[in-house]
Amino acid sequence: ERSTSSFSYSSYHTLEEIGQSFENRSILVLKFSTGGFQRQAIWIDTGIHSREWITHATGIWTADKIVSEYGKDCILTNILDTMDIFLEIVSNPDGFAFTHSMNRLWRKNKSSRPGVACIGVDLNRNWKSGFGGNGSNDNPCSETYHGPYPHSEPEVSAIVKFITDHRNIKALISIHSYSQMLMYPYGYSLEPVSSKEELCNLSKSAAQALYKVHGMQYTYGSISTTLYMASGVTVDWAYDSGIKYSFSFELRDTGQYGFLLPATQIIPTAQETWMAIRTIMIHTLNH
Ligand SMILES: NS(=O)(=O)N[C@@H](Cc1ccccc1)C(=O)O
Ligand SMILES: [Zn+2]
Repeated sequence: ERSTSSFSYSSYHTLEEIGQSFENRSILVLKFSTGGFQRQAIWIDTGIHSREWITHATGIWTADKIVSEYGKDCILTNILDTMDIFLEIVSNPDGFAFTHSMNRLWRKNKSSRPGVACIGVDLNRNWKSGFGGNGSNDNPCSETYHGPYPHSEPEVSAIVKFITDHRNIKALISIHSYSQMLMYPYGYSLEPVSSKEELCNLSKSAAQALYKVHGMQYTYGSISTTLYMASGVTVDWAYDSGIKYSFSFELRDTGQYGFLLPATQIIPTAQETWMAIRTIMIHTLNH
């Protein structure tokens, strides 16, 4: 059912087009800003893997939460009075359309190349850091196919261009499902990042804030030690590009429904995720 909750207009939010997908769908980003110019900002993306529908739904709920809490929640108000928030909800529009039309479990984008039998690149393996390493696959028919070269995919190069040109992104949160985890770099290496202590403590307090809402347990830690090796991932590129506060979520559940999470869990999932996102944002504001 559609929510008719009206956006409150206490903060400005605009829509920016940052490019087109392989099949020429617009790539859109919401900008939440109370003014200023090129303010330090937080980047959030959902839907990079098209079948992970809970992430798009969480993104939409989060957009409404940001505008309705401004002026009410003093922490969010402090954040938006100093920083901007960018939110890209449908980060893989071609794949998302395909999950509605043909294949509910499609993961990759829909790019195709002459002489290549299979379609799609895994948009969470196409980034420059660790590109082509363990935990990605050079077979175009693989679900973790990394693509022909780093940032070969328009959906990835659009984000790279936006973040690089902005020059003042301080945190990046890339949201996936499922497994109930909050992770930081690296995926491409077992080596700890330089800011390991800080990122570990921050992910711990974010997971605790999430737990307090509905009692959901999230594990936290670096990608490679908590989940598996994964090379060419969004947050590794962000961290190596200087965005210290780079995190990836794996939202509900732990496998009972998986990617087919019932819609009844959208709002509870979004509510708990918000408290973790808010924890990361206030830490970013204060450091
Ligand atoms: N969402 S998922 O089921 O595809 N799992 C993710 C796990 C993941 C998430 C963020 C960075 C590295 C790895 C994946 O890309 O394999
Ligand atoms: Zn994913």
